[in-house]
Amino acid sequence: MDRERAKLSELEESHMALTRELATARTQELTHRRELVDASDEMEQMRKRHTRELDELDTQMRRRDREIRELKDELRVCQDDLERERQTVSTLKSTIAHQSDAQLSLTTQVAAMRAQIDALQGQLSTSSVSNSTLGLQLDTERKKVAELERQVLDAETVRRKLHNMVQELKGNIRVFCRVRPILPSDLIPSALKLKEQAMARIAFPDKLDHKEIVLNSSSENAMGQERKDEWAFSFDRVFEPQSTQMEVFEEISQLVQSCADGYNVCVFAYGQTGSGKSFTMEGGHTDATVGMIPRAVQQVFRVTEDLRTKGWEYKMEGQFLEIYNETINDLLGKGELDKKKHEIKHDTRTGRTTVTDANVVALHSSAQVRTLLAQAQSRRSVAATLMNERSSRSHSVFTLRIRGMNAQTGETCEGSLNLVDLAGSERLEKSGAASDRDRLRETQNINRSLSALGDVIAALGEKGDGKSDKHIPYRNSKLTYLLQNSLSGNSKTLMVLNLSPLATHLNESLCSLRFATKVNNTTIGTAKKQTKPGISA
Ligand SMILES: Nc1ncnc2c1ncn2[C@@H]1O[C@H](COP(=O)(O)OP(=O)(O)OP(=O)(O)O)[C@@H](O)[C@H]1O
Repeated sequence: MDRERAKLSELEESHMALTRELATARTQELTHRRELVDASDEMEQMRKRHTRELDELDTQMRRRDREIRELKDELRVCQDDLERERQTVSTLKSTIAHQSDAQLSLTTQVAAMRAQIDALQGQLSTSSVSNSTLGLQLDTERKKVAELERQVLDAETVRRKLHNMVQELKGNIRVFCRVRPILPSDLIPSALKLKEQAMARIAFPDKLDHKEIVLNSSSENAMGQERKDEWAFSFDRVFEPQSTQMEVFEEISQLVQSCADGYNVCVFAYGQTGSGKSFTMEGGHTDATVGMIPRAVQQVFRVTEDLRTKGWEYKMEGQFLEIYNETINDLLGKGELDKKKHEIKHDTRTGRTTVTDANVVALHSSAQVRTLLAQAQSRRSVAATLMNERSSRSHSVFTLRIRGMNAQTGETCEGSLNLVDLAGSERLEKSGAASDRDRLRETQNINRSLSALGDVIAALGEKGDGKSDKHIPYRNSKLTYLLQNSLSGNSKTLMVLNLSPLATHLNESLCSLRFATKVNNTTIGTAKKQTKPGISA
């Protein structure tokens, strides 16, 4: 039992020990638990802190990433810049290389130029020595130029004299004969004639100088025998029907030059009605058909323009008159024709002719003259009646006065160009005028003035042949009185005889040819001509 007791006390002791140990363990456990709780709190706090730190780190990381990206971008830009700069540098390097080459060559050039300057300075000093010599030469050359200019002016004066001499040798009165072509209106059905029958037999044998015209006719006499007639005439120039206005003007243009040189020139168109006088003088509206008046005016303007370079200045004025039934009308005027009284006045001192109350128009261009001519033409056609084609029954006188001054030589000159379209020259019976008093008066006036013109020219011819006291009957007609100053002295006269090609006009043509021959055999002044008279076979 004791052992039991001992064992129990032992057990109790061990139990007590165990209880104590348990209590200690429990205390330890509590401590440990407390420590555990503390530790888990601490851990929780640490975890939170770590989480916060992680967030911060994450934010920092993202910022760093952005910064890195930005830095990378910057780096790229910098790299691009760098690349560009590198290229610029290489370009600059090559430019520098070129520049240094250029500099090198410039330096070489500068050196060469310096050498040239040195050489030039040497030459300059030599030149300055010869400069004064050249100055002297220049003075001599200038004197030569002045002398040559004076010679040109002298040559112009000589040319004028020679031109005038040539014109005088050709004769101061010249006669041209022009046969117009046959027209469709000449072959009207009522005439029932073929062209060959309608045409007069006219031949032009002188194919070289074109100076002859021969008319032929054949008829039966009372005995039934055939009679052949031939009439030959010779003039300064004969124009065949196919001749152009230009060909006719070529012959006249010399006289236009004379007018600019200060001479009085008269060109008459003579012939029966319808023979082509107006066509010759005024012409048509095309360049090819334009007549002598517009061509002459154009040439006067051209010649005066050319002479401007030789120191001449010209003033030109024009007048256009009509003489109808011995009454003067102003074709450039405004009032009704045949109403105003115009008087002819001659200034013996200046040799100028004026017509009272007649318009004298300053001329500036050939276009202006064309307008004036058209104006005159329309005035005449207004005055014409059905019974009376006025332009055929009146003389028209276009006068262009030209005054020239040469400031360099002090010379002056004054000339006139009269272009006269004469009234139809047909005789009384042909015009059918005998039964009509007005027509009769017209025809008598025309015939009187035309024969007065013939008489004046013949008298001038006689005077030229030595009869210095010969009276010239200028006053016998208005036409000759008006043209007095342009027909005498050193004037030049051209008569263009217009002929119809028609057989029915043969007698009229013969009359015209005889009148023209009378004029052609006349000489004025010193000029002499050789002409053959018309031969009646
Ligand atoms: N060389 C020519 N070439 C072509 N046609 C011409 C020529 N000559 C004259 N004619 C024509 O003949 C006709 C008569 O001519 P123009 O009127 O010139 O004659 P004229 O003699 O002036 O007559 P008038 O005395 O009636 O005025 C006109 O139709 C004209 O165009």
